[in-house]
Amino acid sequence: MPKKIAVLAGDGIGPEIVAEAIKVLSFLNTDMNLGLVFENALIGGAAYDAFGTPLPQTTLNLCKNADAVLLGAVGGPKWEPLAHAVRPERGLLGIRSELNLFSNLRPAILYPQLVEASTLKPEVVSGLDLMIVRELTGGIYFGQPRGVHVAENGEKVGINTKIYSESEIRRIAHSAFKIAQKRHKKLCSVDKANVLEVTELWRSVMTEVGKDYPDVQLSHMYVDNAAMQLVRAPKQFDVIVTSNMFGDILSDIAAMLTGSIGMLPSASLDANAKGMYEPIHGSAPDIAGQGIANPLATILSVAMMLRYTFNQPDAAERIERAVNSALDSKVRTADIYSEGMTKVSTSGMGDAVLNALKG
Ligand SMILES: NC(=O)C1=CN([C@@H]2O[C@H](COP(=O)(O)OP(=O)(O)OC[C@H]3O[C@@H](n4cnc5c(N)ncnc54)[C@H](O)[C@@H]3O)[C@@H](O)[C@H]2O)C=CC1
Ligand SMILES: CC(C)CC(=O)C(=O)O
Ligand SMILES: [Mg+2]
Repeated sequence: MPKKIAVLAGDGIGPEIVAEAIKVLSFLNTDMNLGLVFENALIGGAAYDAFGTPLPQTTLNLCKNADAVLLGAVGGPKWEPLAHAVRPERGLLGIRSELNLFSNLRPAILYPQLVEASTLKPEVVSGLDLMIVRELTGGIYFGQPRGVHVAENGEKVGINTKIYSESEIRRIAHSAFKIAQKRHKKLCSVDKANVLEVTELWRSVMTEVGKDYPDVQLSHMYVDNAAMQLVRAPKQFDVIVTSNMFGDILSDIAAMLTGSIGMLPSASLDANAKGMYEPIHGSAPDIAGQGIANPLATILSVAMMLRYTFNQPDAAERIERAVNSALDSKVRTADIYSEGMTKVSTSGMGDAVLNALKG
C-alpha cells in the first residue's frame, strides 16, 4: 500500500526549498523502496490567488487523506492588505487546527561545522542540542474573541485572547515529558505565570502531570528570562515546553544559536504521530526567487517525517548523515557562509546532500 505525502510548497521561498527536499526524498524513496507517493496542492497566498481562500477544501481533503504533509512556507507582502480571515497565515493555522497537530517539535542542533556561522561565541553554543515542544493549536493564535472593533467612545480596540483548557495543557505536557524521557530527562516549562492567569493554570497542570514522570526533572521559567537564558547559556536546556506564541518566538531565537533560521526543521504531530513537516522559518520574501535560500531545514524536516510518521529511522539517519557530509564538504548557502567556504545556491546545497546520499 503506497504512503501518500501531500506536498504544499506555499509562497515565497517555499517552492524553492520544497523542491530540494523532494529531490532528496525521491532518491531515498527509490533507493530504499519506501513506497511513497507525492501529491501537490496549494496553500497560503498561492491558494488565495487561485481560489480566493488560503486553505481550499481540496487541499484540506488531500491532507486529511494523506499519511503525512510536507509544507514550505506561506505569506508575503502581496497578501498583507487582505482581511485577516483570508490571509495566507490563516491557511496555515487552519490546517494545523483541522489536522489536530497540537504538538510541534522544533529541535535546535548546532552542527559542529557551523560554529563559525552562529552569532554567539563558540563556547556558548558548541554541542548545542535542545528540543522546543510548542503547543500548536491553542493559545492566543486561536482564542476568541479576536479582532478590531470600535468602542462606544469611537476609538478602535484590538483584541486577541490567550486561552487554554486543562486538557489542552495536559496533552502537550504528556508529549513533552515523553520526549524528555528519551533525552536527558530535563524539562523546562516556560510561562508568564507571574502575570497571566492562563499560564498559572499552565504551570499547575505541568506540575501535576510531572508526578507521572518522576524520572524527569521539571523546572519552570518565565518567558522573558527564558529568552535571555537562551542567548546567555543555551546548553542549560534539554527540552523546553511552552505555549503557542512563546514557542514561536523562542524557536526563532534558538534558530540563531545554530547559525541560521534556515537550519531548523519541525514536526507537527497529532495524537497518533500523523504529522505535518515544515521548516520553522517563513516565506522569506526578501530573498524569494533568487535561488539563495537554505533548504537544509526543509530537508531535515523530511528526515523527521521518516522518523516520526513512517517509522524509518535508518532512512532519517541517512538524510542527517548526508547533511553532515554536505557541510563537511564546505558548501554553504549565503546565510551560513563564512570565510574559506564555498558559497552555493539552494539547488547547489540540495545537490550536495543528494551526492552525499549517493556516495
Ligand atoms: N510557517 C510559515 O509559513 C511562516 C510564515 N511566515 C510568513 O513569512 C513572511 C515573512 O516573514 P518574516 O518575518 O520575514 O520571517 P522569515 O522567517 O520568512 O524571514 C526572516 C529572515 O530570515 C531569512 N530566512 C528565512 N528562511 C531562510 C532560509 N531558508 N534561508 C536563508 N534565509 C532565510 C529571511 O530572508 C529573512 O531575512 C510573512 O508573511 C510571515 O507571516 C513567517 C513565519 C513562519
Ligand atoms: C503563521 C505563524 C504562526 C507561523 C509561524 O511563525 C510559525 O509557526 O513559526
Ligand atoms: Mg515563527
